[in-house]
Amino acid sequence: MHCYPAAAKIGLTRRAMLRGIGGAALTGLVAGCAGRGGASLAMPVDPAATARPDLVDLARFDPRLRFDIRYATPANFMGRVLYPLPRAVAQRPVAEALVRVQTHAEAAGYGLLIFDAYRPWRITKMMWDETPPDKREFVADPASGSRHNRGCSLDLSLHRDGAEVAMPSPYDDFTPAAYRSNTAAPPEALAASRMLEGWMVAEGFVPLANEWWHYDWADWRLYPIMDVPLEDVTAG
Ligand SMILES: C[C@@H](N)C(=O)N[C@H](C)C(=O)O
Ligand SMILES: [Zn+2]
Repeated sequence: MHCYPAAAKIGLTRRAMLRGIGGAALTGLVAGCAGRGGASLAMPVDPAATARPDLVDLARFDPRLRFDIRYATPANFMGRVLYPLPRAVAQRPVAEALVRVQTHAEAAGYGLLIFDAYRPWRITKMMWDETPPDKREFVADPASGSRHNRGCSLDLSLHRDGAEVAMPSPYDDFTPAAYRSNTAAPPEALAASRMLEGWMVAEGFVPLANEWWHYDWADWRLYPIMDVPLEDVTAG
């Protein structure tokens, strides 16, 4: 579903981003969009989120990072393209911390492989709507929003000389194999996951228990939930 009102694409989204009120300003647009398809749900606005969004383009921010933006391809759990371009953006402090993690990884002979960063709220809603109830522990509820919507979550793995490192499960494997408590995976995969976790935690990220690939920036509550389409994000 693409439901990006033309009038909102440039003016409102950019103005909203500059003012740091992406969530509140876009609520009506999202509600109208959702209303065309199925159940209408307005994007939540978090009054406690007072920080001004400052999204940066991760590829430009640190050219050492590698990307495999699965949601810009059909090779994802939804089975279709969700993003119109393979772009990863995140709040500046998140990106700064990620650079430090990349440096830790490099010192050990690895590099970071980014699967996803900022995710517009409407994509979270699509994921929730199309995920069976018994698998919804693996997707955020759009009623409260995802930390990805705040530009504060990262889905990532490791690579070694460009080759993806084996982890306890594939990315977005919605089974208990993805849990950090999974000890049945091969020892090398568990060690790789733990190694990444150690570097991420050291630089201010909080691991999600159910998904070895997902990390939240500790200060995610400061940033508003946003629904700016990826192609419209004004990033430094
Ligand atoms: C869908 C998966 N990659 C993910 O990011 N899940 C968390 C819980 C989220 O949707 O925020
Ligand atoms: Zn995630």
